[in-house]
Amino acid sequence: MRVLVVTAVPVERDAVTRASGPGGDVSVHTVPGAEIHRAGPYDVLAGGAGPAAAAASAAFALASDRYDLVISAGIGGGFAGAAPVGSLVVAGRIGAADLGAETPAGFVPVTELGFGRVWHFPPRSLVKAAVAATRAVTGDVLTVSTVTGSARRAAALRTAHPGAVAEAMEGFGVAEAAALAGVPVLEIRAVSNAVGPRDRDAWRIGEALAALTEAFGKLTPVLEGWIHHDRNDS
Ligand SMILES: O=C(O)c1cccc(C(=O)CC[C@H]2O[C@@H](n3cnc4c(=O)[nH]cnc43)[C@H](O)[C@@H]2O)c1
Repeated sequence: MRVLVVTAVPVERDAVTRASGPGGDVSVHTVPGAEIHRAGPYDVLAGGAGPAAAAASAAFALASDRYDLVISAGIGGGFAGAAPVGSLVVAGRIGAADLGAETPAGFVPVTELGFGRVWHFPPRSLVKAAVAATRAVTGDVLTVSTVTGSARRAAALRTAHPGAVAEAMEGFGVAEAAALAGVPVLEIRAVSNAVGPRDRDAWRIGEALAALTEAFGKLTPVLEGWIHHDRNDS
């Protein structure tokens, strides 16, 4: 099995490759547009922050090799009451939070304007297996271009997307590239901060990165099983 994991930054990439264990070999391969760190079944790429960088780097990597699955992974913000700091989230749906138009009647997603898409759907059987293995929270994970920094914006996002449990900045971009390549997608976020008023001192990035490493360690056999036995059940 080969799994492409796309993170935003190198510390997230290294948190994933560490899942192979302290003695686990990591080899570095350069392909056009991407530096890939290979550890066990994972080809991990720090593709940059935001949906555009994530989509571009994922597309380059997907064009360079054959993959069974693509995962957007990293830290993220959790919505109050749904995903506390320190928890892990597996996306049931991956959504573009603000891809649409502002109208006198409020925000209208591009799909209601007659084009594009705003949701990607990871395979349900894979989400179920990943949640069971990691004891993660599941729900909608929103992709935003601006980290939410106020209670008002957090409430507006929750109103527009009642199923949202977390936000991050890359999932939708990775999912667009995966869809074009015809490869299933998953998004996994370790919650480093609450979505809401900006309080940088309260971010728990180290703990979230440790949770990401632990999660990938638990996921390896689950992904193997899904790819080899269950992928046609979703
Ligand atoms: O404000 C800062 O000082 C600061 C320092 C380090 C990183 C940041 C980020 O904004 C990182 C964004 C990065 O991490 C993901 N992420 C984490 N929490 C959130 C969030 O609440 N909302 C959106 N994205 C988040 C995201 O995927 C980026 O890759 C800030």
